[in-house]
Amino acid sequence: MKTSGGSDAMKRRAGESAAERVTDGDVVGLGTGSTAAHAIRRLGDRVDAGLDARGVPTSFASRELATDRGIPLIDLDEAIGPDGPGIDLAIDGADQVATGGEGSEISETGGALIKGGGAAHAREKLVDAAADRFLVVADPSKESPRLDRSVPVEVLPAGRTAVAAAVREAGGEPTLRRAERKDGPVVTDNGNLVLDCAFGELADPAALSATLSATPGVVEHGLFVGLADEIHVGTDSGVRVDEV
Ligand SMILES: O=C[C@H](O)[C@H](O)[C@H](O)COP(=O)(O)O
Repeated sequence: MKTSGGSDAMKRRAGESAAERVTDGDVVGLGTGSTAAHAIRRLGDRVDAGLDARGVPTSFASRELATDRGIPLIDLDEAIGPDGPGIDLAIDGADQVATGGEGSEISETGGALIKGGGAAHAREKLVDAAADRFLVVADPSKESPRLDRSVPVEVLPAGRTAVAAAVREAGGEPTLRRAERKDGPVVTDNGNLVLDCAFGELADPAALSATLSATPGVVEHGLFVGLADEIHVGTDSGVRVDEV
């Protein structure tokens, strides 16, 4: 699984801390990225030791890792269908976590997140939003008083130009994400393209989220507002857990 910046030891502490929250019988949303991968590995160890848990993957990569680690899987449709067990908790990483600045500011922003550095945010949002509890796993390099990273926007290939125009209209600068190891764009697990949209510091993530969601051609964007319940931040010496 692809690794982004930040200390791997801190990511591991965060991921393992969240994986310890899983209890017998749980259905667990399995996030994507290098931090969530630590949670999946730890969950795999716990399943190997006898824990009864099933995973709902959020990407090709998380499915592959979970399968490799022996975690039984269940489809999202089956999990949340009329006779399904639901999703007890989801564990997922983030590219940026808004702390809101001084004071106890996580509540000010609702722990708003930017996700999608691995282009998995559409399925991640489906699973994270469907879970009874959403646990974010991160290292301190992800924390910021305000969100200011580019917002990944998954678009239908035919909607690329129209969405780019709408993003400019909303004050952003879109850039088509290009693949590192192939000529051409990144294609998501859903067969779509990604525009990384720079808006500068986000004064109102919820308003921008609503604007992007209402834009024809947008499949999903990487702003996760009001979804996180707990944030597990791996540090040099341990883990800090913030309730949102
Ligand atoms: O699309 C990818 C996901 O949103 C990841 O959860 C996010 O990019 C964080 O990944 P990492 O833990 O590798 O920094």
